[in-house]
Amino acid sequence: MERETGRGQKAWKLLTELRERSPLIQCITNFVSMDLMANTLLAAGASPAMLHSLQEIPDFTPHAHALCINVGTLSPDWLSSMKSAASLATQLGKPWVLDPVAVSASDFRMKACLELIELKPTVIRGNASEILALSNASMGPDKGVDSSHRSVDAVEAAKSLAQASSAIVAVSGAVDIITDGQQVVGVNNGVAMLQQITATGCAVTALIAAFVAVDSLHAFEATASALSIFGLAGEIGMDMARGPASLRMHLIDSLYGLDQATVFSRVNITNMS
Ligand SMILES: Nc1ncnc2c1ncn2[C@@H]1O[C@H](COP(=O)(O)OP(=O)(O)O)[C@@H](O)[C@H]1O
Ligand SMILES: Cc1ncsc1CCOP(=O)(O)O
Ligand SMILES: [Mg+2]
Repeated sequence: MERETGRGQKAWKLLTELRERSPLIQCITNFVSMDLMANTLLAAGASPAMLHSLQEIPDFTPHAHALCINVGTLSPDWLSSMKSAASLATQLGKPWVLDPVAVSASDFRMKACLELIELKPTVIRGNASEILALSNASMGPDKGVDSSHRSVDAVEAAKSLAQASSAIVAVSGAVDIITDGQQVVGVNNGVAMLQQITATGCAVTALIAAFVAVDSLHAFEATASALSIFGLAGEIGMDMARGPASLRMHLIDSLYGLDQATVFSRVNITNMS
């Protein structure tokens, strides 16, 4: 399928706006991901804030430009905070993004994700196993955070989840799939070693929140752009890396240093619908 050159221009425009506007992104996320997520957002030009106390949400969430909710290390009190922040964001017309980490791990987690989806996320980003499970509201065989499915095998599940939830749905993998329930695009950027670094999925979900913060009216394009930019940073980082630990460092440096010529020539998004 043919790479669409206009997508690189759009991704660059959004990255430039992100760097100029530095949106404040509230992240209610798991303990594993906090560091990589905050550093990813900073490298891209956004301003991260990991605030999750229920008592702080009424004061703080109205000031955030977007919200990222991630159920990776879920507990009942955190779920109350997530629901409170998500419903406030929706009420205030602010975009928010859900990462249903390991949704099949337990009934508690599945129910929590389904309840969060009722609160109208702008985008849902998961790996293929998570999106397949969530789409059927059924517990899959995968109990952990990693996927055992290919993203291309979750296209129909993603479309039906998008139609049922009215959210943009993104499935990460070798090809990242993005759909609004009708149109589907594939992002061909990235390197397989990103899977060997914990919380890269969480980090790219937060980056989606930052991109959607600067163009909430075009969440589909913003989501595809964020996934492509993150994957591209991984590709460039991989040229200097010797394994997952050094890729983690070079990923952040590459995201920080991305320039127009590289984005224009290497963003690789194709139409799949
Ligand atoms: N085989 C692959 N080739 C290239 N990039 C990949 C591959 N698998 C995952 N990625 C990238 O790694 C990042 C994390 O995705 P993924 O591993 O699917 O999420 P999660 O950590 O939530 O399971 C995404 O940017 C995705 O595009
Ligand atoms: C290992 C782990 N355990 C609970 S959350 C988490 C991080 C998962 O991150 P990602 O989904 O980005 O791989
Ligand atoms: Mg994940």
